[in-house]
Amino acid sequence: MAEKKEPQKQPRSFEALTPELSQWILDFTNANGFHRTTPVQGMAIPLLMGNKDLVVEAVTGSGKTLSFLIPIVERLLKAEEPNRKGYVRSIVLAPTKELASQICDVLVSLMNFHGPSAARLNRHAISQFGEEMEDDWQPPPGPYIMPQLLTGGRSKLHEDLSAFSETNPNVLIGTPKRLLEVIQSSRVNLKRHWFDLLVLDEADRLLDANFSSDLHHILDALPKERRTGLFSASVSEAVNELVRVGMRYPFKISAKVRSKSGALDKRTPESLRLSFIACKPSHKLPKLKHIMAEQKVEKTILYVSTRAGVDYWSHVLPEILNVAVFPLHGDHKADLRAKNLRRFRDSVNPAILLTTDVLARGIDISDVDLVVQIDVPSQPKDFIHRCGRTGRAGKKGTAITFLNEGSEAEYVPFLAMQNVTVTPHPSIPTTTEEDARICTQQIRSILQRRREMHDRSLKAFVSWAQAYNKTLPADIFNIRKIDWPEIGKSWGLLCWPKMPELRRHLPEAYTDRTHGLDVSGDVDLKNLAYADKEIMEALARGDRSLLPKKDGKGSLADLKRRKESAWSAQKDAKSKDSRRLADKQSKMSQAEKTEAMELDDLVRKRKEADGGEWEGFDD
Ligand SMILES: Nc1ncnc2c1ncn2[C@@H]1O[C@H](COP(=O)(O)OP(=O)(O)OP(=O)(O)O)[C@@H](O)[C@H]1O
Repeated sequence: MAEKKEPQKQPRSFEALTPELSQWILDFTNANGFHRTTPVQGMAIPLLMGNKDLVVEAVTGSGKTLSFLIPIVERLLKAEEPNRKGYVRSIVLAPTKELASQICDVLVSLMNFHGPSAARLNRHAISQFGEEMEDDWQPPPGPYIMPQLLTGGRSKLHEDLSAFSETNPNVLIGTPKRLLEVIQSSRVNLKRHWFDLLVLDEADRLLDANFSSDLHHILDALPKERRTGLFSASVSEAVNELVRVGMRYPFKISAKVRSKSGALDKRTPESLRLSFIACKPSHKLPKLKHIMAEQKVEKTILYVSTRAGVDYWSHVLPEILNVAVFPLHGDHKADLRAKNLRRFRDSVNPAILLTTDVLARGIDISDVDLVVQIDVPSQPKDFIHRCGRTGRAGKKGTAITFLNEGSEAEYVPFLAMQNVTVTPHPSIPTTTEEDARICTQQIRSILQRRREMHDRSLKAFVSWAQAYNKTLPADIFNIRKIDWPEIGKSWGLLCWPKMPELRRHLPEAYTDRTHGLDVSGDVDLKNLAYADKEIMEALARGDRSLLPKKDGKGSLADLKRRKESAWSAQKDAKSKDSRRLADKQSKMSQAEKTEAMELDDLVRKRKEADGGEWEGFDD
């Protein structure tokens, strides 16, 4: 009898991976049109499934997320008792809320192809929408994956802890701080033999000083016997830190791209064109406007250096560039961040996401066709991450970096030394001095409508100058070589702010607040009114206390916060209590704090069960 031939498997297909993937995963990849594995997936999935620790460096948009999610779920579903109550099997850490939430979304979409997990996830989703559920619902038998997303700001710690107890997650995905708070609870078990895999996405970012304390505590809480995977497009810089995460002999995968010389050294995908435009500062926006119109750009991510810059330009750019602008930065509340990101993703008209390095990494929006850097990132390695928000998964994309003509052009050879090739933009639009003057005038007319805008311009300008001076390589971005009047005009300033950098580098600005700005004589700053009536009334009484200060207390944001919270006597009393509590909590250890939160949660639940009238004990 002739031997029955196995159907030939396409090389580089998900079907051809060893060990073989479960059929439901293949259904997922097929349904998404992923006919071949990306190079990083082809290497990382088998290794991670085969018990290896991995350090993976692969260009942006090359499918790293599935390279760790597929092994996580395959390993877990085949484990002994994957759903023991309270036992966490895998953790994925990401540096930002947006990235953690995106990873969780990818995991949920993957698990929708796995019957027992999909049934539970759907039921959980329905219960969250508060819809009625049948009483006799029985979950389908068999092991399942239940993820929990843990990021600060979305929900309170006690809510996350309740959700942990209710949903019995076995995979946690989160940002370090909130994740640490949750795993310190006695409800969470991270025991040896049960805990399986830790993944640090954007590992080099997680290993830098900002996260060091939380990461250290998380690693301490995890058993040493586990698998660990580090993933990033720039992880090689963090190799010295590996011992810190308990990896001694990890496999290193580097999925780079061949450059023109034939060497495998390119750190950006082939589909991504990196270009720069060095021009006078006041010509940047007119040039950008031309490019966006000419190339019929639909979705742009635009990076500036500071949060105050995002606040300022988000009011100016819609009128200058005629597109919707969605601002997002680290001072925004979690729900506003999520809302603006969603509005940008869903936008069917041309739109700009205006942001800082908080969104430099990991975010995957497939139809972003342009990335623009008006200011360069403070961390050189974030350059490739920012650019990599476009040109993903083989789609074409362009990233343009604007530099001020002069010494800043040295940034290009500086990047080349790190194997990042940036070439002059192929079709730089010609813009005249008149175009630049009209643009400045347009910005100024926006500032003259409300004094708040003028205040914002000064605050943002000061923060920009400080970031320029303190966070960029000084031999390239040299504050002494700045053409201040040109920069001032490019910002549409109506006058100079008072700041030490100007005192040193443009002393005339201290005696003449409009020196070199060419502000027309009919600008009357003294009588420029605030749109906020309360401020105007206070000023009329001679009370200047409501005037926004440059930073912190009294700043525009602070002013808004204060106005939102009208202090009644009752609130005042409550706030005293909460201050006392906060004081007390600040003296507690993290574990004590978590226990206290759990107790609060218990008390709250009892109160709810008793119709909110329950008198418990005071803490
Ligand atoms: N095998 C595949 N074939 C085609 N597209 C894929 C494949 N795997 C993943 N993708 C798609 O590629 C895009 C980028 O994937 P992902 O976000 O995982 O990239 P990344 O390497 O993590 O990028 P970054 O370094 O920017 O975080 C996603 O939209 C994903 O759906």
